[in-house]
Amino acid sequence: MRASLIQLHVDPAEPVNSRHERAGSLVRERAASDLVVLPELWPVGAFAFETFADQAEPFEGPTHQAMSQAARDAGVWLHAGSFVERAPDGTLYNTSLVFSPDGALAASYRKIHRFGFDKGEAVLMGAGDTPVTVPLPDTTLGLATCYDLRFPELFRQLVDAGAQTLVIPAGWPARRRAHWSLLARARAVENQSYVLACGTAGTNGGVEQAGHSVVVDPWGEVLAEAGPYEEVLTVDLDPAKVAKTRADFPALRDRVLGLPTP
Ligand SMILES: O=C(O)CCC(=O)C(=O)O
Repeated sequence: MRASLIQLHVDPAEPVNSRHERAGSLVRERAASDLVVLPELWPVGAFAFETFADQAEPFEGPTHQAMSQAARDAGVWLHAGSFVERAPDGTLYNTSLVFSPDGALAASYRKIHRFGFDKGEAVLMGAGDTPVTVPLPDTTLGLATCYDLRFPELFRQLVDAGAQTLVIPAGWPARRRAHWSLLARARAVENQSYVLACGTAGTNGGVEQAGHSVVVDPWGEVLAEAGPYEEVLTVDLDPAKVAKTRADFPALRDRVLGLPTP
């Protein structure tokens, strides 16, 4: 199974429709891949908080339409990263979309852990409340977004629901790049799963982005890692490696659940 991560350069000066066209072209260029992944909030900029309300889209808005078309044109499974969704009740969400190769929506996921403590996304957006897995022909995806990476219990729930490949679009800041790289590997090792962690390049909202998108295998080996600039990583994954790792080193089987509180 061939996966491509598109580490897009997100520049607030670039009009959103140009970003849609550019991202769509990059997806179309990856027609030889089975799965293509885009980062978090690339149509807006993960830290461009002041634009969230203006740039919010209905669920089936321009990002949904452009990415459905791109998935269909390329004939790939497309994790289209996330956009700012305005729900019918007016609440904003950080919403990811996954399309099948015929352009149909396969799944959507509203980011559960909002970043910013008492600022930014944490106050501007509503929280999702539903973990999401997506069965593909060769693997099952578990969806998470950026700050979610810090919460291992979410990933355990995804694994319990059958996830084998954890897909994490992000707009992770350069200042905490070491955490990004460490946590991506940790989630792969502890969950014996592939991790596809796709960030952005550039600076938005005054926050320099880490880039350094990474693909990690179920044994924790880094298969590919991007630099800080726009870049596409393409990696061949062996879906059977997840079951093999879990069988050869069955740590997940040894979990002890329901211990009493100390
Ligand atoms: O956890 C972090 O350090 C970064 C998280 C973040 O930037 C986000 O979720 O948008």
